[in-house]
Amino acid sequence: MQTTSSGAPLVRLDRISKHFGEGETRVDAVRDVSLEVYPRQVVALLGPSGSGKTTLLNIIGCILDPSSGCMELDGELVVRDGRRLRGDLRRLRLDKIGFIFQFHNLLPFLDVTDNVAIVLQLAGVDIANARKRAVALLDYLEIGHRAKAMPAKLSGGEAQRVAIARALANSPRIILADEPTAALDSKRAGIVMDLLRKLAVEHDAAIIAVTHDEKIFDRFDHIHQLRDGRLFGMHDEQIDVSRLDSPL
Ligand SMILES: Nc1ncnc2c1ncn2[C@@H]1O[C@H](COP(=O)(O)OP(=O)(O)OP(=O)(O)O)[C@@H](O)[C@H]1O
Repeated sequence: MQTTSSGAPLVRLDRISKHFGEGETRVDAVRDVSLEVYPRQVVALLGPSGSGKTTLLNIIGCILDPSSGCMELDGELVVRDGRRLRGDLRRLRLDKIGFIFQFHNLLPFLDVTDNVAIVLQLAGVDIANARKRAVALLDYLEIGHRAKAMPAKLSGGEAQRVAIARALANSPRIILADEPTAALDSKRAGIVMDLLRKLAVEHDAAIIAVTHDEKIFDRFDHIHQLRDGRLFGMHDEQIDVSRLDSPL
């Protein structure tokens, strides 16, 4: 299912590169990547191991600084010519970006509600309101009945929905997902992708997912392939799974 994108890009990368080390040990992890992702788009980053997917996701997520290039997030120029323009990256992440990790990263000593509420508390919301919003989000994701459960008691699919609720707590419009369905069977992977699509449409958000999961390739508007740090895009009807590189 594809949905029409709209508005100005939420993510705009202009010739972004990232290298690690110098001289003989230098690794060019991301090379000259330009990319625009619009509200309501659900896009994938695909590529063999070591092709630069995680590095690129971490640059967009303001976890890593690029070595060169420009990056705009939600209309704000965040990096110009490889120089970060904002000192407070934590605030930027809280304001604009939600992360969904492969292994959920739920805090084992907090129940489901508090795993979601903690993100809001970090952003300065008092605990009562944070919990209220957490419960509303869990209901929205149809996991409200597990609000009091501890993470260890959740199934993989339930834990992933809680992770999605947490990523949405601060209403970000840019949602980054690292292998969001890798641990799920086809049915549950489909449910998670339906949820991500719903979020993109209802919140005017952009979703960027790193994935190797062939079961969900047909759920993306665009699949961007990375090879040796370079990006190659495939659009809508051009997506032909048989032509994609083996992920391994
Ligand atoms: N902190 C680092 N220091 C040095 N080299 C790094 C660092 N992080 C990544 N690299 C290198 O950059 C390249 C890209 O790595 P990256 O993790 O982005 O690839 P990937 O496509 O996400 O791989 P995988 O699918 O295995 O997770 C690799 O050659 C990797 O070894």
